[in-house]
Amino acid sequence: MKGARVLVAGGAGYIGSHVVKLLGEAGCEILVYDNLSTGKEEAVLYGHLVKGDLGDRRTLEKVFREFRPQAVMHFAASIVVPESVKFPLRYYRNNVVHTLNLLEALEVSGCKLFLFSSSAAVYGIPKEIPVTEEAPLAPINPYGETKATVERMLRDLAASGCGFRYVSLRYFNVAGADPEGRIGFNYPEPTHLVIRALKAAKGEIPQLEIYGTDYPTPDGTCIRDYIHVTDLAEAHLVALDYLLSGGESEVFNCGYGHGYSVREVVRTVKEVTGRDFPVVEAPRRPGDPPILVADSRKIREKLGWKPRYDDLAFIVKTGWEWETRLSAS
Ligand SMILES: O=c1ccn([C@@H]2O[C@H](COP(=O)(O)OP(=O)(O)O[C@H]3O[C@H](CO)[C@H](O)[C@H](O)[C@H]3O)[C@@H](O)[C@H]2O)c(=O)[nH]1
Repeated sequence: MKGARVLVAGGAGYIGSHVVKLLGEAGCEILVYDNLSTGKEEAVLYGHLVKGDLGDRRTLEKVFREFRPQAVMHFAASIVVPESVKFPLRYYRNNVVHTLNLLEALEVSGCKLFLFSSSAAVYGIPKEIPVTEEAPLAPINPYGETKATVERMLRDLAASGCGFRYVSLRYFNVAGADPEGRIGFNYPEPTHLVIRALKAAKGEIPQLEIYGTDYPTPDGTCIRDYIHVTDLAEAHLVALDYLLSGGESEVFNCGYGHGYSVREVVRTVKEVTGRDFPVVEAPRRPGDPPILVADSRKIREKLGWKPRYDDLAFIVKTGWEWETRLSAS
């Protein structure tokens, strides 16, 4: 992998920047293409950053011509489920149309390898938990629909005989921050549970709402499979290695294989931070499936992925360290 030329769309964002860090440490040549709408320039620890939008096809094609990537990783997307319910067209434009632009630029350039950030949201409400990659694509919100649509585009492009190969990684609930403390998350208005709970612990928001306490789960709150962002980043490196060594197109779940309820996450955040904060029971949020837990045997067996931080308390601890650093800087 050393010396591989990788174009990273959305590499200044939360997950992209953690992948860029590992790619840089592995000796890859990196070009980050990011419009900095949510990403941060200072999060790009390696490579060269080009500020650009995936809607700007001219700049995109120029970047491909000049950098000549061997592989493209695509992290640039809108990711908030309730927002996608409210503004579906925005999600189709940003997540589908912009991915189409990126794939067309890739095609013109002759680059054949693509890593896609997909989501557990493509499964909707799975019939079986843990969910395997064989489960049907049946999203229940526009965000999941956009990810499923791109997966179908990728499947069709790979089947067209043009030599294109891809890996689609279906992320479960990504949380935590770089254990070395160099990068983390930085959302002006975070919506994700772990970050909001940390903000509540810090006193930056007055309380944490639990969205729905009447789900068919043991404590009535939704269950998710929380994965540390560095383990997820490592999954991208093994997937890149796989594609560079000639691997066929594949789809992999990225989660640990066990879930925690919203109440369990809240309890862990209180324990790890040593701070109490008000928690309020609120109505269900639109678009939330009750339980999402990965069957992650495929990525472990086929790509040899070995997660290192499968521990909710550690995930929360790294997030808390980052959060407290953010306010100190
Ligand atoms: O303040 C909050 C925030 C969230 N939740 C609940 O916590 C659970 C997790 O919600 P998040 O917003 O943290 O994450 P999501 O499960 O909605 O979605 C995330 O995980 C998905 C796959 O599981 C996708 O990858 C998606 O990009 C990513 O946003 C949900 O039941 C949600 O209702 C609360 O109760 N209070």
